[in-house]
Parts: sequence; structure tokens; C-alpha cells
Amino acid sequence: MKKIHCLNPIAECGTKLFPEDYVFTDQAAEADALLVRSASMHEMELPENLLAVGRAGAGVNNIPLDECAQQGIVVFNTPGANANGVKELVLAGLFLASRDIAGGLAWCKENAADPQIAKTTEKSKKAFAGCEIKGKKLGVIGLGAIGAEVANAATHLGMEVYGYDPYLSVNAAWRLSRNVKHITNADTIFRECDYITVHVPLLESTKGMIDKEKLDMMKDGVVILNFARDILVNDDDMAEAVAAGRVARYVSDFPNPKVANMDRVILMPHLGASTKESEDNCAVMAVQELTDYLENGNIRNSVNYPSCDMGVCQTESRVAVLHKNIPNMIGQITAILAAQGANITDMTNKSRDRFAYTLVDLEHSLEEATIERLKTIEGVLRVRRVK
Ligand SMILES: NC(=O)C1=CN([C@@H]2O[C@H](COP(=O)(O)OP(=O)(O)OC[C@H]3O[C@@H](n4cnc5c(N)ncnc54)[C@H](O)[C@@H]3O)[C@@H](O)[C@H]2O)C=CC1
Ligand SMILES: O=C(O)C(=O)COP(=O)(O)O
Repeated sequence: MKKIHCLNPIAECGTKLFPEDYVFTDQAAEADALLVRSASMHEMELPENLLAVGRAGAGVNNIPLDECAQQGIVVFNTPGANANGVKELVLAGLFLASRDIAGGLAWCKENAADPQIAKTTEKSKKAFAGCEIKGKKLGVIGLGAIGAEVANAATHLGMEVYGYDPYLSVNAAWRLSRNVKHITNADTIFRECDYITVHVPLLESTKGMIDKEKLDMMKDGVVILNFARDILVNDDDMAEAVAAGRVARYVSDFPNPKVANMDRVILMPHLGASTKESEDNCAVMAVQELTDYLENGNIRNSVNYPSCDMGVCQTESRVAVLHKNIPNMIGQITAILAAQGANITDMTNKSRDRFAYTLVDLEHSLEEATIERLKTIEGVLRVRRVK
């Protein structure tokens, strides 16, 4: 029996996919795996027996990835599963920033009791007029799952789209419309675009990437959209640029006290992925990833361990070893297996940065003493009998 704990509510169409012998527990401390959306795990004590974390979503800045890896906890996310939901809200952001739709809606409500509302409308509407996005330049920073969808959709709306992503994967490049102009220096976007939207992960290297230096490069009246993470933008610098009128609108999905009190901000309560479709997609993908890892030891879409897929074990037993990416690990593991006379039928060893994973299929079941010996190898972080 495996125990799952949810740190946030997770869509039922995903949670019901766990095998029958899985149960949900209220106690994080006794869980084999956690499911999470945006709840912060940074202050949490990681349970000793925890094997995996499934982030039903894209951003993993709420999870201590390195500590998890050190403890042999594999963290998964669900790439692309909520990209369409975010793209649609970014498009809404483009439109909301181009005309004062919010002001117009509020005016109608305020004047609802006025019997002359039809007449006063025609006099008042000029206060809410704006411009069209067709023909304007949109800069997209980060062309992953969301950025590519936003860029492609904007080309269909008649925008001239500039895209920047120095780490673009080949698969992501295939998804991009040929009408998106590939930019190799982000400054071109900062200098030339009327609208700039950011779709990068929050990392040490991206924190505060929109700051005074970048804002000073931008055209007067630029619109900036942030549906990625709040601290990608330096709020003080943004407040100054907005107050000076250089930024016409700052559209953000991340309220904090500074942004909530800024002028000319269009602020939403982190709604990008809050659609039934995105929540369902993320939950299904996260549960499938966790189940494949817990049942078969396979790793797909991990953010702190390498991918590894040996399908379903066809032999008597399978053992998974999470370890540091250092020399002589395979030699030591196979020597211990050989000492028990265990015949290896299949084996994969993969590494990613400082961590590595070895998955071994064996003809016969391993003795407990052999598992214990594997655990004593220096650099081994966890040994798990998968089958
Ligand atoms: N508002 C919301 O509800 C949501 C927000 N997000 C945020 O959006 C971010 C992006 O999501 P996805 O597109 O799904 O992720 P993704 O991993 O598919 O794409 C991120 C892209 O950013 C690129 N990148 C990294 N550093 C960069 C840099 N310095 N300059 C330019 N490009 C850079 C990467 O190469 C990658 O192609 C997430 O990390 C998350 O923080 C994601 C989903 C929902
Ligand atoms: O997937 C992401 O990175 C998001 O920001 C969505 O967060 P949520 O699952 O809506 O709490």
C-alpha cells in the first residue's frame, strides 16, 4: 500500500487514477509521495520516507529541489499541461492593457441606476478608448511551452512577434511559428517592442530580470506582461517607471503589497492555470508520473533527477539506486550484486548535474542484506526495491 498526501487540492480526474492499493493520508509525514501546486515546501521538514513529489504545474520555485535530490526524493512537474490556460489569460492581458476595458466595466456598474445611461455612455466612452494590438510589436522572452503558444497566437492576431530564448530546445523550436522572429539579444526586444511578455522560470539568473536598466531601454508607453513569477520584475523599478508614465500598463498575475498598490497595474490573483482543463491535465500528468515512478522506478519529467524508462519489469526483481554523480558507482553497485550471485538482465545508468540514477533488473530477488550493502556505498542516497 502506498500513501499520498496532497499539499493543495488536486483535480479528482487525476487522483482517481492511482492504483487501487493507494490511499490518501492527512499526514505529510507518513506519505510515500506528495502532490502539490503552489504551496511552498521550503519551510517544510521533508519526511524521511518520502520518495517523490509531483508538482501539478510548471513552476517549481516553491520546492527545495536540491534538498530533495540530496534525500533521494525525485521531484516531477507537468511540462506544457497548463500552457494553453496561461496563453489564453495572457491574450486577455494584451486586450485588457490595450483599452481601458476594466474602467469601462466599472463605469457601467457605477452608472447602472442612471436612466440616462445610454446617452451618457456616448459622452463618456472616450475616457476608455485605446488602441488595437494588430500591427504592434510583441516581444516574448522565454519560448518554452507557454511562450511558444503566446508567440504563435499573437502572430494570428496580426502582431509582429519577436522571440528570445537562448536555451531553446529543439522540440520547442519545432513548435514555434515561422512567423516569429528569432531574436538573439534580449535588448532588441527591450528597445523595439510595444508589448513585452515574460515566460521564463524563476531562477537565480532570472530574478529581477526586468529592472531599471531594462526599463530605461524600453519605448515610452510600453506594456509589460508578467504571467511567470512576481520577483522576475524589480517592483520598485517598475513602480518608478509606471509613475513616470514610461510604462503604460503592467499586467501581472502575482499580487504582492507593492504591485497591488501600483498605478496602472492590471493585477490578477494567479489565475493563469486556474481552468478546469489545465487543472485536469496537470493532475493527470502528475499522477501518471508518480505512479510510474512508484510502481516501475521510471522517471519522466523530473526536475532534479535524470529521465529513465525501462518499462514494466519483466523479471523477478528490480532495484532503484539514487546516488551522487561520481566515479565508480556502477562498479561498486554491480560488484555487490555479483557477490550475491545476482544476474543482471537489464540496467540503466543516467546522470543529471550532481545526481544520478541506476535502475537494475535481476533474474532473482535480492536478499535484504544485499540491499543494505548497497546503501553503504558512499554517495548512495537511496536504495529502493521496486519489485
Ligand atoms: N501564471 C500561472 O499560473 C503560471 C505561471 N507559470 C510560470 O511560467 C514559467 C514558464 O512556464 P513554461 O513555459 O511552461 O516553462 P518551460 O520550461 O516550458 O519554458 C521556459 C523557457 O524559458 C527559457 N529560459 C530560461 N531562462 C531564460 C532566460 N534567461 N531568457 C530567456 N529564456 C529563458 C527556457 O529555455 C524555456 O524554453 C514557469 O516556470 C512558471 O514560473 C507557469 C504556468 C502557470
Ligand atoms: O504551473 C505553474 O507554474 C503555476 O504558476 C500554476 O500554479 P497553480 O498550480 O495554479 O498554483
